[in-house]
Formats: sequence, C-alpha cells, structure tokens
Amino acid sequence: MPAPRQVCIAVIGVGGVGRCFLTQLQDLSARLSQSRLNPIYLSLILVSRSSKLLHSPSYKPINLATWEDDLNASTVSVLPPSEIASYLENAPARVVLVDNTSNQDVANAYPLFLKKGISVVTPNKKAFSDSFQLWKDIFDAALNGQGSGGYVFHESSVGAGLPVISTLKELVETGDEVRKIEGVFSGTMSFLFNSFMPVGGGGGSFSAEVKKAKELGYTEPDPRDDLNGLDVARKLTILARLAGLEVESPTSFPVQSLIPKELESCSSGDEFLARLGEFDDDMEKLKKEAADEGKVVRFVGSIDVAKNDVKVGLEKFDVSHPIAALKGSDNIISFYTKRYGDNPLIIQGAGAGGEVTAMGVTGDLVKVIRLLS
Ligand SMILES: NC(=O)C1=CN([C@@H]2O[C@H](COP(=O)(O)OP(=O)(O)OC[C@H]3O[C@@H](n4cnc5c(N)ncnc54)[C@H](OP(=O)(O)O)[C@@H]3O)[C@@H](O)[C@H]2O)C=CC1
Ligand SMILES: N[C@@H](CC=O)C(=O)O
Ligand code: NA
Repeated sequence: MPAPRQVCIAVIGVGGVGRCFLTQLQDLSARLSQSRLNPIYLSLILVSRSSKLLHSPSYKPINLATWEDDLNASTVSVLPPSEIASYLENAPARVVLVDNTSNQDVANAYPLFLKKGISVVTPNKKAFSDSFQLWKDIFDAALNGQGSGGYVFHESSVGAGLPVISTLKELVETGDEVRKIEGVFSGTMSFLFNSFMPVGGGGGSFSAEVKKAKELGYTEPDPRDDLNGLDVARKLTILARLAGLEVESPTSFPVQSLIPKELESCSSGDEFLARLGEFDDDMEKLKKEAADEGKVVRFVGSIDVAKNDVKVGLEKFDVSHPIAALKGSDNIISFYTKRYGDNPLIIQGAGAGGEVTAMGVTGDLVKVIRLLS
C-alpha cells in the first residue's frame, strides 16, 4: 500500500465564500483521509482575514472545526503576500493557496507563489482580468501553463461554481473554434433585473433590490463594483483571453455603468447605498419604456471572437426570450462554436452565492490534489 500523502492548505479570506469553502474543506478532508486504498491528509496551515492571521512556525495544523474561534483569538496581524509565500515554501508538504478575497495585492503575488511551487485556487477575478502582462506572468509560471511552478485554477472567477471556464478550455484544447460567447454573467445583475423587472410586471424598487442582493451575498464587497459593469467586464476579459484574444484590460472595451453620475463621487459603498433610492424613478422610467414595447431589460455581455469585439451593458429582450425568463441569481452563458453550429452550448444556473461559489473553489482544489498525488 502506498504511504499516506499530505497536502498543506492556506486560506486567505473568510467572508461569504471563504466560510463556505472551509466547511466544504472539512468534509473533503474527512473523506480523503478515510480512503482505505489511498488516504490523503489535508493540513490547514494558515488562515487569514483582512486584519488577522493564524499560522504556526512549526506548521501545526489548524483545527478545521475551531478555525474561526482560533483566528479570532490570534494576535498576529495580516502578513504581506511575500512573507506568506516565504512561510508556505518551507512547509513540510506541497501547498495549495486558496485566495477567497477580492484583493489586488494578493492577486498580484500569484506569479511569486507559483514560482515557489505553491499552487493557487481562487474565485478572485482580479489576477486574471488585470493587465495582460499579469495574465502572462501567471501562466508563464504555472505548471498547467508554460512554467514549472505550482498549478493555478480559477473556475469560480466566472459563473461561480458553473463549469464555464473548464468548458471553454476544453472547447479550445480539443480544437473547436469558439466564435461567440454571450449571456448574463453577473449573479447580482441577474437578481436585480429578474426581481425589479420580472416578466409579467411588478417587482420591488431598484435600490431595495440592490440592498437585497448585498444581503444575499451576491454582490462584490462594494456593490458599486457590480453596478458599474466592471465585474462583468472582468469576467468577459477572462473568457476572451481563454478564447485567444489579447484583451489588455476590463476597461479596454465599452462597458455601461448603472451608477448615476451624481453618485460617482460617493466616498463609500454605504453612502452610495443610502442615496441610491433618489434615482429609483430613472429605473422605473427604463422599466416602463421596455414594458410599452412588450419587453424587459437585462444586463448582458458578449464576445465576438472573429471581430475582436467585447461589450457589456443593458439590452431589451422579448418576454419570450430565455434571458428574460431567468430566475434568482441565474447566469446563462452561450458558446457559439464551429462544432455546435447554430445551436449553442448553453450553461445555466446560480451565478453567485457562497455555497455554489465555494463548490467551484473546492472542485479546483480536488483537481490540484489529484495532480499533486
Ligand atoms: N459572493 C459570490 O457570490 C461570488 C464571489 N466571487 C469572488 O469570491 C471572492 C470572495 O467573495 P466574498 O466571499 O463574497 O467576499 P467577502 O467580502 O464576503 O469576503 C472577503 C474576505 O476577504 C478578506 N480579505 C480582504 N482583503 C484581505 C487581505 N488583504 N488579506 C486577507 N484577507 C482579506 C476579508 O476579510 P474580513 O473578514 O476581515 O473583512 C473577507 O474575509 C471575491 O473575489 C469575489 O469576486 C466569485 C463568484 C461569486
Ligand atoms: N458579484 C458577482 C459575484 C460573482 O462573481 C456577481 O454578482 O456575479
Ligand atoms: Na465557473
């Protein structure tokens, strides 16, 4: 029988997604360690939030049942990514870093982690949708890119746990020609328009639905990052790059913002949310204009690969269109390819929420563990 193997895990970010991930990690850890033929032991060796960090110089595993109390009791301040990388590179087994933040500094350090042999799994879009140079640096360092370092997987950076990135990669790797990708890419925007402007009329005020989307854990930490279209633009940047386009950044193509001009100078997300209701009438007008044409408005994006054309914004849809019929935070993503012809390959389901996003992260972790074992 082969010797039992160990994989060390470090988790940065324990918010809506991070907490769900840690619960899923506890289950996964129990299942892998109980395998009779091929046990694998997962050791959590670092956990951190924005203010605090828990780790041990001797790499003593953190208890997955008590991590939260133990982290709260920690007196260690958060460390810069370079120090975290130095700690992790000397761990007693291969390490997977799970970044559950939306932090740019952590994202910028992925090439460093990867070069040190540390694998990265993450729902954080920042690294893959920032400059094209950062994208190149990551995949030049990664073992599942052109490099010899750790592995990198980021399924939940688009469509939460839905298999969007793995599907696109397989289309490309098996030689299909991806022509167009289009759909609804934001759980927040989907929820907002499905509940503010449902087919058949009714719906709450726009500002009240934004607050609900935040409470449900669908929005980015600052909901302005969803409403300004940038979150969708980041997802399209990632998909366009995977489809072969050298998109320079999420601001290098047209993106429609739903932030009223007067609120662009708000100094915080809370101030923005407190004042958003002042603009509900504008959104009601948009709703009425569409209804008068027998349509609804939805926030969509598209990538035309041949034309190198990416765009994000509002569009009107007939009430019979599948995009108009979406429910809750559902995303719908259609891949038009040479093989699939006029009938696209379609992926649909919840595109935001802690559990479904964490599932994509845990799925990526399982892929890395298999590759490392
Ligand atoms: N929520 C969703 O439905 C989806 C989210 N995502 C992505 O998942 C990621 C996490 O989202 P979500 O859980 O909703 O966000 P939250 O705001 O709920 O959680 C973010 C966590 O990151 C921590 N954090 C922020 N900066 C740092 C830092 N420098 N060092 C250590 N910890 C830090 C925060 O610390 P503290 O607790 O101290 O505030 C918090 O624990 C984001 O990148 C998001 O885009 C992707 C798909 C869907
Ligand atoms: N805020 C995002 C979360 C997932 O990426 C969304 O609403 O889709
Ligand atoms: Na996904």
